[in-house]
Amino acid sequence: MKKRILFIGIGAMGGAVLRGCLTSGAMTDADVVGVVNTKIHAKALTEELGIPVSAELNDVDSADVIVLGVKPQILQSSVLAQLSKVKKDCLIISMAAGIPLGTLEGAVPQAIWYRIMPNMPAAIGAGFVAVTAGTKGNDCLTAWVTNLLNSLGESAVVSEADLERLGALAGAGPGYAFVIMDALSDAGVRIGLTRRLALRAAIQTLYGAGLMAIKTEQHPAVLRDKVTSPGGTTIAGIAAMEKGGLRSALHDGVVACYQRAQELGKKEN
Ligand SMILES: NC(=O)C1=CN([C@@H]2O[C@H](COP(=O)(O)OP(=O)(O)OC[C@H]3O[C@@H](n4cnc5c(N)ncnc54)[C@H](OP(=O)(O)O)[C@@H]3O)[C@@H](O)[C@H]2O)C=CC1
Ligand SMILES: O=C(O)[C@@H]1CCC=N1
Repeated sequence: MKKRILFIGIGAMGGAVLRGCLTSGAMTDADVVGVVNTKIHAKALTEELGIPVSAELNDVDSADVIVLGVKPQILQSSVLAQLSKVKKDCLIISMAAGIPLGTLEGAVPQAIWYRIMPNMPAAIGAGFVAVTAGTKGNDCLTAWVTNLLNSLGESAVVSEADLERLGALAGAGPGYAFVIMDALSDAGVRIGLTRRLALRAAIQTLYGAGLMAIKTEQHPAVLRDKVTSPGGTTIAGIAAMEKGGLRSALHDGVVACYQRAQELGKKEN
């Protein structure tokens, strides 16, 4: 019999995960259905994805697998309570930042819980997805979950503590990268480039640097050395950025993000 897979929350991240899974063919042997908050989005998703999407959460008891793509606050305040009727050993995969397996397993103990921490480039198959199993997870299910996620980019099976850490580095990381991209393009405009040219150059430069780090497998410090001529221009630029606290700002940002996820897991806020 076909597995019934229910996606609850199909926004920016849940939508990226669902689209990746649908286009990769990883769910061809399943009946996939979705639930979102608004009727208008449900209708648009039904038309776009060709699967039934509604704005009413019914029939959770018939799902074999549930993927949770709602915000942590919504998960805690309403969705978890509605999952009390899921069948025994239903596989539930949560992508919510900060909500620990202990809370999830406590709320719906009959389910088998997994947490994943994807990031936005999963939408184009270039994501980084951390996966961690709950107490009832097993190697077979972990392999099934990672296979499902393979179309989204690179995946890593990690401890729950590392999944939290990776949320602050890779989950939120595209946000940091987009700010850096935008700031570099602003700087280009400041020294006289057109916005269009500055933005194109900033985007392609960050893309090229990332691809180079992947393809050469060299440490970023080694690659940076190749750009910085002695007494040259790049080292003058890097020195000014370091004086402005570039590295310590990135450190503080990742730590603040990590701490915020821990706060979200403690209480409804
Ligand atoms: N965005 C990111 O880069 C990342 C996000 N995450 C995690 O992914 C989760 C989703 O985040 P994100 O995609 O950004 O959020 P979005 O706001 O983009 O999407 C949330 C989705 O939840 C739906 N929703 C809201 N309330 C309910 C409800 N009561 N029942 C069913 N569906 C509901 C919304 O419906 P509607 O579309 O109708 O509004 C929407 O589809 C979060 O837990 C976040 O921590 C993890 C890693 C990265
Ligand atoms: O900002 C957030 O809370 C989510 C989790 C990781 C990335 N976005």
